[in-house]
Amino acid sequence: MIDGVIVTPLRQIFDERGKVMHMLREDSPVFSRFGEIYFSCTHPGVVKAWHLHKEMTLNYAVIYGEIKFVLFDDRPDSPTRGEVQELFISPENYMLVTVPPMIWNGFKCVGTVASIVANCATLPHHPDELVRRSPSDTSIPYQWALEHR
Ligand SMILES: Cc1cn([C@H]2C[C@H](O)[C@@H](COP(=O)(O)OP(=O)(O)O[C@H]3O[C@H](C)C(=O)[C@H](O)[C@H]3O)O2)c(=O)[nH]c1=O
Repeated sequence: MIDGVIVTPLRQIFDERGKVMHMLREDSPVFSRFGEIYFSCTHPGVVKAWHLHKEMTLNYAVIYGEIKFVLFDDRPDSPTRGEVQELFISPENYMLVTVPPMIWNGFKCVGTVASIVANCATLPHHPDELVRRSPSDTSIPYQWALEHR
């Protein structure tokens, strides 16, 4: 587990009408502040990577479909520098993933349906706060392609 990344199992409350999916409350230990909530919708097989937020903490929950969420720690002073972490997140494995700033991250929509990632971020989106690299950037030791074995 990359230092500072927090995984919080989330509750879903089912009844005969449907369900309620928890995400984030102000009394949660991982809540710091509210900036913006947005929903990133992704077609099956698409990779959205790499992103690094310089100041924003992410709070991800996948409310529909499934993603493979990948994190890479390149922070010079981190005890987990060089580590890659993979998480499979979906309503079937429902969790909140809190990612502090300065960690490379990205995700792939896996499975056969689109995915919806909700991000309850600590800051409003600002293009200058985000650094982008190509999914095939070789400075990050990770291959997105499906490996058949
Ligand atoms: C998030 C956002 C984006 N945009 C614009 C910027 C681009 O022209 C377009 C697509 O944005 P982006 O390429 O950043 O979308 P994703 O790759 O889905 O990534 C976004 O959703 C994932 C989950 C992240 O965590 C990213 O931080 C967030 O940027 O929407 C806005 O105008 N306002 C916004 O709040």
